[in-house]
Amino acid sequence: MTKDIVNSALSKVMYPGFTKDIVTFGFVNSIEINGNDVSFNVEITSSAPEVKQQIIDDATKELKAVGAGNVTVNINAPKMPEPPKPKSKNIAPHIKNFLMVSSGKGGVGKSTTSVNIAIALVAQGKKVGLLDADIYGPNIPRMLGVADVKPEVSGNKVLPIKAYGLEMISMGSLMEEGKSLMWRGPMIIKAIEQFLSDILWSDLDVLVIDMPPGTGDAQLTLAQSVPVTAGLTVTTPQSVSLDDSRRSLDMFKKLNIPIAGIVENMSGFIAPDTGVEYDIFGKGTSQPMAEEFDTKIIAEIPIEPSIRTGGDEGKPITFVNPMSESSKRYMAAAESIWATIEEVNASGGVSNENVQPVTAPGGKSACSM
Ligand SMILES: Nc1ncnc2c1ncn2[C@@H]1O[C@H](COP(=O)(O)OP(=O)(O)OP(=O)(O)O)[C@@H](O)[C@H]1O
Repeated sequence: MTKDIVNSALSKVMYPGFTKDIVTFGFVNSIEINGNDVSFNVEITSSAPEVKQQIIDDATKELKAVGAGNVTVNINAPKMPEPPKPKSKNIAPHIKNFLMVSSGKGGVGKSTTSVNIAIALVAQGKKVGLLDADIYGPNIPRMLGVADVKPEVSGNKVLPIKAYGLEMISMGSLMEEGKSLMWRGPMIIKAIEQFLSDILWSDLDVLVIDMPPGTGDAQLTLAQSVPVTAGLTVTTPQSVSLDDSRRSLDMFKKLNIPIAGIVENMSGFIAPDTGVEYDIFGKGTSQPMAEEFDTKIIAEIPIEPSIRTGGDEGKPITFVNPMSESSKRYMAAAESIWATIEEVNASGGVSNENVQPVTAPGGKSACSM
């Protein structure tokens, strides 16, 4: 075996896709011969693995045909370019923190909780916004007593409605009364984005977001649009509700949202005349679930007639009766949520880069979760 024989054999190896061979291209160097064994380098410009493999196969075949023993082909190819990494996204950067209030199913008191936690945060000196993103059942305007108020428009932006010291916007305030919309995926995505970018929110300390029940497009869109600082799950003590709440907590985990805790609503009943607390649906049944998700129950809110009437009449209990037992529990929950938010920020804040949509090979868009 000589270098001439090797060169002549390799002259028959065409560079894949071309009519010129790898020797003529000047790609072959460092030929070493040991008896009949041959090794050499091939410098190529393509990073495609199939080009590399074809050169190895063809070169080995041609060298074996002229009597070579072991053939070692070292291909030096440029590295495949890394697909661009998605970046963390925030379409409302002037809002400092986002609290996602979520529940596995409807009717557990998610909107009631959002309203009272938001007001409790105002009472604690925070600048608070309340976004009613529950597009299917927007009832926050009624709970805040502003069901008849239409928001002002400034240029192509909408000013939030002011109530009880907070800023609020709801699909209910934007649509004609009594009208409903049939929501499809792309409409939900657009609505959530517009709630964040087309509403003139002030530089809020926190935007409390009352989500539609369940885990769907609205939740994913919100998590992709802004870095959600913390998630709060509202549940009732019955086990059917707990099963759904587990999904809600699991969603926070999947979306990389730090969990601020669980509000167990309709947890016991406080008799208005005696103040005695009765257990009705079971109290504290969400404790094992809290442990499972490494979080805690931050409030057990009893069934209290004034919570419902407060909601119906637009007079939230935390505002009109701040000394009631339920109001105190909402206040304690708000403090606990704020402590979580501060903790999250102290440890570097939240990035939503891992939940951004990525373009998978073949051009199909997929979530990177
Ligand atoms: N702790 C409570 N005591 C008494 N009534 C309550 C309590 N929590 C909620 N309610 C009442 O229960 C009803 C449902 O509450 P709410 O609208 O907050 O639930 P939701 O989970 O947001 O429902 P949806 O997802 O369907 O909008 C309301 O009439 C509300 O006033």
